[in-house]
Amino acid sequence: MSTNTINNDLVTENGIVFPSEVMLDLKHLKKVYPTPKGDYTVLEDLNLQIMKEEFVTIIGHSGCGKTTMLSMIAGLNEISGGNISVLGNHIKGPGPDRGVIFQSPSLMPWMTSLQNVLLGVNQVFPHATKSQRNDIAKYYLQKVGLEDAFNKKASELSQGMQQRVGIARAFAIKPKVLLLDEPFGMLDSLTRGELQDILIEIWNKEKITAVMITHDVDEAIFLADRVVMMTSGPKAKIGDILNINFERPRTRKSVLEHNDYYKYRKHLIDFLEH
Ligand SMILES: Nc1ncnc2c1ncn2[C@@H]1O[C@H](COP(=O)(O)OP(=O)(O)OP(=O)(O)O)[C@@H](O)[C@H]1O
Repeated sequence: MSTNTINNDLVTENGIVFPSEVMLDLKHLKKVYPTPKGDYTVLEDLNLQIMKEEFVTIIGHSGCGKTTMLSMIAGLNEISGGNISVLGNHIKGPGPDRGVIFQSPSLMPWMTSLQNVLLGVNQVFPHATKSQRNDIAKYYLQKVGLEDAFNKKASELSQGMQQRVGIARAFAIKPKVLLLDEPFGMLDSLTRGELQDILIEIWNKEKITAVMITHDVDEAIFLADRVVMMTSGPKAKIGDILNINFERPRTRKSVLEHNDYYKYRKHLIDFLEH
């Protein structure tokens, strides 16, 4: 599972090349929450670099601080120490360079799918014409398989369909980094599989950097170029990183039949059990 560096590019065992550019840089990151019993240090001296176009999944025990880290990257949670930069620029709050998909898509229930996606598009592309903005929103809704549901109210959509709108909404603002916090956690396994395929298909096409929290070891392996393991809190940091050297595009069958699959799985489960 070694990697080499050629001209500063990261080359995995299978010859997959990542551009040398660091998209996301977390340096000595620290988070302290004040609590009635005193300060609680969730993260301390957490260091992580994520390269442009990489898909990274994050696993770790419940409560270790995964959401805290992701929400800090999103600019939605104050940084207590250290810093986070996107393409070398320190983040100071939320911005259109980072799109977020939460476990629950929190759509405006009275608005249609199209109107929900347009909310973000209108903010990020204020100078585009109305028809251009509509085209962008419709393009991504089609990509997630909702071409027949543009005008359906969010409240009339199933949970899986609502999450499809959430995915379309996040991609439609054309972020540099996509942050996903257990986006499929509430879905049944069939819908989950369908949405993983949709996510990876759009990600493959758009080539954006993705960071996704999951509790599902198989999902973590199937989607990722690297699986990042966080230690248990308090004072959690990065405990280990596993390179997933499967070629892309991947199918579930090809991944399951790969010789390395059970080796990867064992590595992650051993980490979580110790
Ligand atoms: N606003 C807050 N104030 C105080 N403590 C908090 C706050 N938010 C989170 N915590 C605590 O920080 C720790 C990390 O929480 P966080 O939600 O980041 O963990 P997580 O790894 O994402 O958990 P899970 O896997 O269960 O979603 C937990 O102990 C949590 O109780």
